[in-house]
Amino acid sequence: MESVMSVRAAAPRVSFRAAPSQAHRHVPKFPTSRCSIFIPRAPMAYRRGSIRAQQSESKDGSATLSPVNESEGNALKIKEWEVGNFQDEVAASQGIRIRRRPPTGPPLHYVGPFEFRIENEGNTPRNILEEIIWNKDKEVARMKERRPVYMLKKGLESAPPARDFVGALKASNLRTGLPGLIAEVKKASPSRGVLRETFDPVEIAQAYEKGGAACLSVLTDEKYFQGSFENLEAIRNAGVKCPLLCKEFIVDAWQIYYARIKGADAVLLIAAVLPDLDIRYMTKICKMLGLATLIEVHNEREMDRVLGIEGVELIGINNRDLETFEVDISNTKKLLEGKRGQMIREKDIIVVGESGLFTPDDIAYVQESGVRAVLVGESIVKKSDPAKGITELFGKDISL
Ligand SMILES: O=P(O)(O)OC[C@@H](O)[C@@H](O)c1c[nH]c2ccccc12
Repeated sequence: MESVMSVRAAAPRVSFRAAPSQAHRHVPKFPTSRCSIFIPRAPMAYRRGSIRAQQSESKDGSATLSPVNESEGNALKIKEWEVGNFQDEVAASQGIRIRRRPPTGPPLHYVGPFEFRIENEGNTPRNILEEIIWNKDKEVARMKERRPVYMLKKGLESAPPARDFVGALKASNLRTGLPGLIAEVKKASPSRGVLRETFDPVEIAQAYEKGGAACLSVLTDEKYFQGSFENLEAIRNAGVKCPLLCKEFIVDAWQIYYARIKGADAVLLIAAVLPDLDIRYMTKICKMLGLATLIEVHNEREMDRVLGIEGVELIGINNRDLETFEVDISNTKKLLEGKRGQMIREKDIIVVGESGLFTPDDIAYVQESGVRAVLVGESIVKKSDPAKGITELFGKDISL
């Protein structure tokens, strides 16, 4: 009940009146009476992924995945949806500030004989992460139209086999006594601009491998990071042996299938964007496809949410706040202190320290905090020889 009330309170304010004829449509100049409208929208996982995927899964008999109904908690979420809760409301109840798409359409709507004028803060993203997500949502909708999931599933058969991402990190950590390195193939970012002018993704990937990286991360977002799925595919096809993380803003299970057929061995799921149910569902899809999931958190709340999810193997602590771009490597330490660190050790979860690592001291600092892996882009991709960049970053040659 409470959730329904809050949804109504959060609904945009609209005014309505009889619409003028088509030829005379205009914005009313006089104040009009107002009422709240309530447009139920299903959570993303149901609307665009879970339920449909679940149905098609059973239709073609290729899998028996039924993630949505598996627990009471999930049933409750479905109930919330049935009584008209919004995706964003479910997310907000988990502390997620990112809205999956603009809350309203254009300010004027014509529905039958009525003209609706929506009065709220409108469709401006609140921060860069929200902007990226809104763009991604539209981009994925377009890509999905061209290649629906059943087509991607056919492509799975000819995809290169998935390799053991987590195993490679553990092995490297054991071999060197230092955190396993996920080296990032990153041309640019919204916060730092272009990092490397002449950018040959395959050459960089090969240099990283030579320099002792355990795994690679390949940015595939084009608009904000100048990455691409072609880069991922090219690196995989060039015979690089390091397992590959597809570094993408995943908002739809479709992207996971796409990453897999392009040669990914792991994908990133961002807890600041995805509610628990999406993370659970997407993790299951990944397991089914043989992919590892790196679940990224930035604060205590996100860490606690992720620690409450069964079967999590790999958690990334981002030292960069994706909403403000602030970088602080003490974030890794903060999130690994006390009970959280203890739980992580008990569950044998590998933690990856992400972003803002430049020196051997930085590596030592996050290692002492409890990470067994690090994800590094800027400091090594900027070097003319990225292999040497790795040696400088660790203060020793980790390829030996
Ligand atoms: O270049 P840096 O500061 O070493 O950071 C690498 C990586 O952690 C960063 O690119 C990253 C972490 N999480 C992300 C999510 C989306 C895009 C990028 C990222």
